[in-house]
Amino acid sequence: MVDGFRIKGKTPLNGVITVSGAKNAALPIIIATLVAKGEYILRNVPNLRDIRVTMRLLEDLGMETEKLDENTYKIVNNGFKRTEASYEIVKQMRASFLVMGPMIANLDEAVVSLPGGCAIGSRPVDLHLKGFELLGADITRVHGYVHAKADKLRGAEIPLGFPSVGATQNIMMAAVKTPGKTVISNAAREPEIVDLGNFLNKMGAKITGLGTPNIEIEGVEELHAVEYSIMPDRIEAGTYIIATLITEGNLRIQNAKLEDLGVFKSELEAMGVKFEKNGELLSVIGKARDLKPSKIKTLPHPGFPTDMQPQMMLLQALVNGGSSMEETVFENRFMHVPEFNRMGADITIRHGVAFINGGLPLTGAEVMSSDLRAGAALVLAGLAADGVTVVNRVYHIDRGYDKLELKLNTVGAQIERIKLDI
Ligand SMILES: CC(=O)N[C@H]1[C@@H](OP(=O)(O)OP(=O)(O)OC[C@H]2O[C@@H](n3ccc(=O)[nH]c3=O)[C@H](O)[C@@H]2O)O[C@H](CO)[C@@H](O)[C@@H]1O
Ligand SMILES: C=C(OP(=O)(O)O)C(=O)O
Repeated sequence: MVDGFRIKGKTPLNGVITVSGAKNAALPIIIATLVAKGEYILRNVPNLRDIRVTMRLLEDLGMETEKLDENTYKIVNNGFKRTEASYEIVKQMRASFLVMGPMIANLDEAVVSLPGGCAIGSRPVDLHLKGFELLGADITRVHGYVHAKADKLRGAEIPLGFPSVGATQNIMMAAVKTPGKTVISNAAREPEIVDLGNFLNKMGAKITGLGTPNIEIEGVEELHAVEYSIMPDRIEAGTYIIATLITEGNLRIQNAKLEDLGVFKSELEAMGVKFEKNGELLSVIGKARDLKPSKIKTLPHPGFPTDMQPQMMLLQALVNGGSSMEETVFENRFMHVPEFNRMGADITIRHGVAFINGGLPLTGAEVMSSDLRAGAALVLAGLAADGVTVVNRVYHIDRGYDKLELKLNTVGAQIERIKLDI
């Protein structure tokens, strides 16, 4: 049996909904506590399955972790007790592979399981490994594991063929203690990269160029433990923005940082949405049926975020007229499309582009969540649909949304967590 959601659609959403700390900043930052010994305090950590897996991974490597309150953790790094991150843990969460950077920064030899792919794509780690090799690590792959000999690292020029978020983070963590200067060109520019860089700089690292395609790292001998508060989750904020537009609701969103919403916000403005910020609260003004259709393409930051693609496509399905959505970051991130169509949408996929004949009413159905954001988009579809929707396999959603159903129920949704056959 697995958890599912039963959603009664078309209930009005009204009131204040609060955004938690960002999963995609919290995961690398928690892993970055492996870079230097000491006692860390991390605040605004979201309550997620991925965070619990990461804490188990750290403990397995010899760290002590303690949850001090709902969103605060203490992590004590007294040095690695193991030099191998096993498949048992890495298979549960791809971001686990980020331990390789801190491991080669501290250990002469490290072994980390290769992560698998997932529903959205094959997700290789060749760019991470190429970066480590350019830093001087000797990399071999044996029986599904990467073995790194890293006793003679030195700063290097590392051009990335694609601005991979994970490769940029992994290489940054490997390079902060590496003697000499490392320059990552064509680096990822996501706000979560900047948050990780700010954390490492607070620890004593010398990183410049964060948020630009050229990140420069001057290696330092010692770093120290710090207290840090994780940035708010821009994807969670974006998910609530779509929730209010498709339910014709009146949500006020707390802790949404407008500057992090970038192209997602400007695409919505082009469709006719208006934003108002009153102190800490963001109001979103617009109704799906009054908006204009759009043509969107996902790209690395500062382009349209792939992690908002399924939610945005749902909005496009509810806006009158023909829209399109091209996915260029992951090869297979359209698993939500047949599920939207089961609920009454009319979307066809041709050569990586989804063509959306928007404006058809949605009706509740039994649907399957295939990954985190597809799952969130199906919950939103359930809120906008007539009748009852049942979303199966919500463990994908629990990976990355902190109490999604409880937060939405507080503002008027009717979502019940139920047990379902897999
Ligand atoms: C925990 C976390 O922060 N996850 C985010 C991170 O994932 P992640 O760090 O895995 O994403 P990447 O930016 O690395 O991947 C983007 C694309 O590059 C490819 N690639 C990546 C590395 C590599 O060595 N070789 C290679 O070919 C991937 O297969 C994918 O097609 O950024 C993605 C892109 O914004 C987001 O969707 C994820 O939510
Ligand atoms: C794809 C995502 O995460 P991950 O990289 O952890 O799979 C996501 O957050 O949408």
